[in-house]
Order: sequence, then structure tokens, then C-alpha cells
Amino acid sequence: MTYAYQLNNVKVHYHDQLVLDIEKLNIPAYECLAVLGENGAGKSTLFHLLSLLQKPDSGDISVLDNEINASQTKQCHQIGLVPQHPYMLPGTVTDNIRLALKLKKVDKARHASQLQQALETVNLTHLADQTANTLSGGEQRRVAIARVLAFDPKILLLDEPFANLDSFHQRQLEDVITMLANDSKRTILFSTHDRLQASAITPHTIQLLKGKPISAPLLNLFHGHYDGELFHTKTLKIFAAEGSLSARHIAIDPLAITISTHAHSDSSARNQLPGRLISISEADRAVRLTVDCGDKFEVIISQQALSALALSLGASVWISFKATAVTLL
Ligand SMILES: Nc1ncnc2c1ncn2[C@@H]1O[C@H](COP(=O)(O)OP(=O)(O)OP(=O)(O)O)[C@@H](O)[C@H]1O
Repeated sequence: MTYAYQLNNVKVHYHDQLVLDIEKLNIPAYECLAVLGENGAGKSTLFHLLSLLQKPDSGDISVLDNEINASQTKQCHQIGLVPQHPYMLPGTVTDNIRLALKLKKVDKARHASQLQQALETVNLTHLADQTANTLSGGEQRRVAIARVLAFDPKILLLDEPFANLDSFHQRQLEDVITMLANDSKRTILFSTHDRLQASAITPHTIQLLKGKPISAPLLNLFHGHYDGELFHTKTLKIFAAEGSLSARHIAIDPLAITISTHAHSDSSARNQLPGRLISISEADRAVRLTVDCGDKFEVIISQQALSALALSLGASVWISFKATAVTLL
């Protein structure tokens, strides 16, 4: 198998704080991978390392099966990073893209066709001659993506591409990323907080928790301690299947939680908690509910299930989930 990246024992510190700690992470080439994590989990730091803008304090990173020191400049030309806050250079959208082609030393004969194709991919042809700094935030994000697509990198890194976009532009960008992922010509990594959004684009995800990759969903993440049967948060006791007594966190997949208007005495779900429904946000794929049971739980259900339950804000509800749905971390 070809790997886009192989990371071994990679650590990054800022002022004595360990912010990235990756024992082993292999990212297969030609895959589209979502990097999930809360604020400060280390996503941007990871993207800086992967774009070779930053070196780890210790550990090894291979890019496309080469050690990064082999020919760093050449490898940089294979990687396109769209940072969380992309900057626009002075001049038009076209000027911005042409400069990237020059910097990445793309053959001049290919400039016009690469430029055209990049603009078409992100639906920006009509804004080609507009001054880039006068575009909206969402349009600038698309320029930044066109700027890296123009030099056809083997690896595309998109750091929080959906941040500050309205739902229409988020959907448009999801379609662009999905289309790029479907042609399997390159490896794509994008970071997001939104697991549903990630899963709409790709089944492949890694999650960062305080700088470490973990295999559990990061939603419904609670802190506390485990006594071998129950996990104790400050306010709740939650049955968790076997795990290490040293676990300090639990995560519960919101799709594994059911919601009802009554407790079920015959249910196989060991965790049944009363609570109050405090938010309902409807997306067009599903509905997210927040239930305050002392700690706040996110629950994802279908539109049909919501209608059948006839729930409204402030309603008293019960949530239930199995001990095996609780991942100890
Ligand atoms: N240049 C820096 N100097 C000091 N600390 C930093 C620096 N950059 C990042 N950090 C710290 O490193 C940790 C990880 O930050 P990072 O930006 O990688 O997280 P993130 O997952 O991208 O967060 P967000 O979702 O908020 O963008 C945070 O605690 C942050 O405060």
C-alpha cells in the first residue's frame, strides 16, 4: 500500500505543553480523510506538520513513502494547504492563481488550462477578474482552494474549510470536496468539528483528543473516573462496559442514544436518564437534539422519529443507551 503519510512518535510542544502526541498514524494515499476534534485538539498543528510548514519537536514523518528530508522542496510542490484563514494576495482572483502556478514552478504552457480548470471546479469563473480582497469570506475560501488545485497537488489539506460559511455555501463546498474525492487522483484531508458533515463526505475519519488520535466519536465527551462498572462524571453515574480503571473520559456516539417520553423497564439499555429537551436543530439529513440530564447529551434522530415523538422544546424526556455504547478513553 502507498501511504500519503506515515507518522511515528511525533510530538509537538508549545511552551512545555504537549499539543500533539502521535505514536503511529498511517494515512493511505488516494483516500479522503476527515480530521475531527474539538477546539484546541491539535488539528491545525497537525495540518502544519503535514504541509511541511512546521517540523515536529521529535519523531518521523514520511510523505508519499519518502522521509521528509529527502527533497523537501520537491515534496512541498506535491502538497496544497488551504489554511483556516486563507490570505488573499493583492490583485484579481486570476492573479492569485497565476502567482501560485509560478511559485510552484508549473510549466508556463499549462498555466491557462490549469487556471481555467481550477476556477471551474470551484464555480468561480464569473469572478476571475474581481479583486480578490473584495470577495466574501466564502468566495475567498474558494479562491484559496482554486489556488492550490491549480498546481494539481498529490495531497490536498483543507483546514476547517467549512468555518464561517452559511449552509448554502457549506453544501456547495461539500459537493466540491466530494467530487474531488471521487476522482481518486489525490489524497484529501479536511478538518471539521462536525461529524455529520464529515460522514456525508467520507467514511474515513480520525479524531484528535488533546493531541492524540483516538478511535471513538468525540461527541458526548465527558470527564471523570471509572470504578470498573460505572463512570462517574461530576453529576452522573453512567454504566460502561469493561475498560481500564485509568480511563478519564468517555464518549458516546449520538447515533447510539435513543430518546423517548417514558422510561422503559424492559429495555436492555442499562443507561436510562431523565432529562429536558433544550435544543432542536434540524438539518436536512437528520435532527440534532440536546438533552440536559445534568450533563448535556447530543442525540441524532431522523425527522420521522422526531415527528412521531411530537417533542417540543422544554419537554421531559428519557434517553437510553447500552453500556457497550460507552467508549472509555
Ligand atoms: N503558535 C502557538 N503558540 C502557542 N500555543 C499554540 C500555538 N499554536 C497552537 N497552540 C496551542 O496548541 C493547541 C492546539 O492548537 P490547534 O490550533 O492545533 O488546535 P485546533 O484543533 O486546530 O483548534 P481549533 O479547532 O480551535 O482551530 C491549543 O492549545 C493552542 O492554544
